[in-house]
Amino acid sequence: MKFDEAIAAFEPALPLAVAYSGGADSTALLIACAARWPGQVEAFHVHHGLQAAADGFERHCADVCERLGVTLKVQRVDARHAPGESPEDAARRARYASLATLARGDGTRAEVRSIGLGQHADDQAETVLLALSRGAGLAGLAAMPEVAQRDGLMFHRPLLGVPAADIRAWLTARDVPWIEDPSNADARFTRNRIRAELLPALDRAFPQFRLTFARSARHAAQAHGLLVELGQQDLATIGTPPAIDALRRLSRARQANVLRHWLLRTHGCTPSTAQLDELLDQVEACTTRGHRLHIKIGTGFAERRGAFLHWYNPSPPTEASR
Ligand SMILES: Nc1ncnc2c1ncn2[C@@H]1O[C@H](COP(=O)(O)OP(=O)(O)OP(=O)(O)O)[C@@H](O)[C@H]1O
Repeated sequence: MKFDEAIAAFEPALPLAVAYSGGADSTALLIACAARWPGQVEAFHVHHGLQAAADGFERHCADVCERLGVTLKVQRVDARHAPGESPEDAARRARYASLATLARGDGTRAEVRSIGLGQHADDQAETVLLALSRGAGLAGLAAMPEVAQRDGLMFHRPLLGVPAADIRAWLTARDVPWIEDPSNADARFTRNRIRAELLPALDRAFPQFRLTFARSARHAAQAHGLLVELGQQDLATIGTPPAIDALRRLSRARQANVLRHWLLRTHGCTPSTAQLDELLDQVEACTTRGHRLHIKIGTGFAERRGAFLHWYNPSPPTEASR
């Protein structure tokens, strides 16, 4: 899809804010949206205390917004990562929370109803490859949705079908500068190695890979939606906390699905594949009244209490330790 077609097809609820990092993609999105809906678009910039260069990024964004006649709102975040969380995940979590805060407004302006993010077709293909490299299940292979509701806001990725090179070409034809984030070249990050080494090879071997990977991601998203529905139905049948007898009547694959669903939705816990396998083995072996079950799952433990399976975290993280 071409950049102009993607913008023409974008129909967000207004007012809109573009999540503006200063990078090429969000710069192009901001310029195009501000031109399409004059006076109804603002820019939100999240200042990550993580990089020494962050002050410079903020100044750059302020200069460009002044030139474009767009209001810029900035929020500073201190995105320290929790134990077991990657710095990038922590930064992303803090970024979404801070975009939602900015969107709630200061009471003097209309609240923003939608947020536009700059991810494109190359980002989507990288996300699929990243998920594969980690052995992810359907939730990960589903990659990024085009539209998602979060914190009462609609988050849109209108450029998800546009190749990165087309966005650069569109932007280069205009006289607006952008920032090249130096961390994007850091080969310690798997995503950067995927971008630098795999995408050029894929371009040569399968020139259509952006389109086909995106299609696979949509299939995965649809299938994942079905697994979530099945998990909800099965959890309603076996109850919360799960009754072990009722759980054992399901097939092993459905047991795995409903346990994953229960742990995530009720406890915010994601078990590893090995932990879940072990739990399923234990549930299968749980045929006598006295069978003890107590194993580590995610940040806590699953254990048998009478007829039921429980999960508990002996020391839940406090806000201060996050
Ligand atoms: N500091 C930030 N402030 C506001 N929005 C951001 C920030 N960082 C990223 N975003 C939003 O999230 C999207 C994806 O982030 P990512 O880190 O992949 O992009 P980037 O390389 O920093 O910037 P761009 O995508 O604009 O080239 C960006 O396109 C932008 O919409």
